[in-house]
Amino acid sequence: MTHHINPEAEIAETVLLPGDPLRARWVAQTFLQDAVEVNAIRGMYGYTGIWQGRRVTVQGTGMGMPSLSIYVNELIRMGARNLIRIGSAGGMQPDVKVRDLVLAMSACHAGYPSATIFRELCFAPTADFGLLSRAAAAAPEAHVGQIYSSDTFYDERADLGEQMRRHGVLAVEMEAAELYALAARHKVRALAVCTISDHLLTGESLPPEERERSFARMVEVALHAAHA
Ligand SMILES: O=P(O)(O)O[C@H]1O[C@H](CO)[C@@H](O)[C@H]1O
Ligand SMILES: O=c1cc[nH]c(=O)[nH]1
Repeated sequence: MTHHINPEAEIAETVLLPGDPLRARWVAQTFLQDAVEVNAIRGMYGYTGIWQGRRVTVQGTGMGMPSLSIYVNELIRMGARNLIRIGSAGGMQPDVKVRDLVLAMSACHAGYPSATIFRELCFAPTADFGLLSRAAAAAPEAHVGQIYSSDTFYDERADLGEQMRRHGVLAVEMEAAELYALAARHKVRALAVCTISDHLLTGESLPPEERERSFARMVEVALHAAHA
């Protein structure tokens, strides 16, 4: 039984996961043929359609790891096997610029839902190597490395940000670490592909009219990574 995704929904093996349900709708309208709305519970839209002859689902996850955990648990029960987050992120290094693409090889965190299982173990949430290497081949311009999955958008720990910068963390978002831990636990594949929408050092932000164009590249990369 799934409580947050329509149990009748046909879920493809490959699922794209934006935080924003309206981005799920835009992806379905822009990239998928014959897309059918498979979920609207709580306004968290999901669609299944065809991309280059292959079935693909795109499902919103909401913001933050507790919300993503609900949708990813249910999607895996319903047959999802390649789960690729397509999210916005904040740049944390001077050379990671607004509009850049980041492929998250790993995701550190200061607490996430899976911590209740791991207890004292500092599990290292890591992307699927096959998805990551195919995404890197499809996007040679992308930065590849570690990101930070935060539970706090309005973070007040400047010292923590400074330590992460020193250690090369590329960007901050709010979902990847839990996605990777769930994928490991359920023996499925996961990757987070992010577009830098804001910059923590410069305060720069992607203008709203440019968001769709910039996000299109990350969707193409995610689709190629799943199907190459
Ligand atoms: O653009 P999405 O995928 O929602 O991702 C980022 O944007 C939200 C915060 O504004 C968080 O969900 C964060 O991870
Ligand atoms: O700064 C940002 C931008 C996008 N998403 C985040 O979580 N933080």
